[in-house]
Amino acid sequence: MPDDQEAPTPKENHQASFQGLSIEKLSYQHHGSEEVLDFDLRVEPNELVAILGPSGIGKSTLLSLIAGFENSISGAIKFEGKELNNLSPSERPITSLFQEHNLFAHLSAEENIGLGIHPGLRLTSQDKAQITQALNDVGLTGLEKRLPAELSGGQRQRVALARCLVRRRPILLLDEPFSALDQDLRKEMLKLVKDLHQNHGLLTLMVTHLKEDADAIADRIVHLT
Ligand SMILES: Nc1ncnc2c1ncn2[C@@H]1O[C@H](COP(=O)(O)OP(=O)(O)OP(=O)(O)O)[C@@H](O)[C@H]1O
Repeated sequence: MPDDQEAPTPKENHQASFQGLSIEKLSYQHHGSEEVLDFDLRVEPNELVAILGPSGIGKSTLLSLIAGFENSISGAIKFEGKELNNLSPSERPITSLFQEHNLFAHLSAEENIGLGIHPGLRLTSQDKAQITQALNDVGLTGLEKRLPAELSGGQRQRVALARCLVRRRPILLLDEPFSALDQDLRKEMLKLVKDLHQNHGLLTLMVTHLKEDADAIADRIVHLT
């Protein structure tokens, strides 16, 4: 067959080279449930997308599928054109922050952040410099030795965000991360997320049930229906 017959059309070529995150005809069924959830979504690199939708529509499920905590029945999840479906969560180019920050109570802020780099905390001087930088990025310089119990709720979420940053993954997933915080603190944390998203060039997906939070920082709002 002549070469020119094999050349992709401009549209196909654009799809093949899409550098963002694409969720293509993804179907999922919770174990023991009749309900099938279907997802289709494209997110540009460096885009901050908020996901809104009624309770139970599948917002958290979508993030779990992208992160690899759940597996779909069919469809594909791709980033920079490469399929992620068969990769384990730790192999995916993704870091996640949930409402429950999951900090270890017996470890200091800097140690909790260090876990994002090395689970056994065997850290090089370069790693330690990265932790210092992340503490600075989230506004916690000076509090590195504090245990989670010695930090406020907002500060604990800052530690969790810093742990996301040191993992140096290009995709940040946030599932209702600040819904336990009061309104002023939530606004402050949303601004921090927006700054980190911009300064680190992250592709960010944030699930929220609050339209005002989505309006505050999102480049685009996707309504799941
Ligand atoms: N472990 C599970 N087993 C069976 N069904 C589940 C399970 N977890 C969630 N579901 C169902 O899957 C659907 C999607 O749930 P999901 O938590 O993703 O919704 P959501 O949009 O994030 O809701 P909310 O805004 O209330 O957090 C719901 O119908 C829910 O009941």
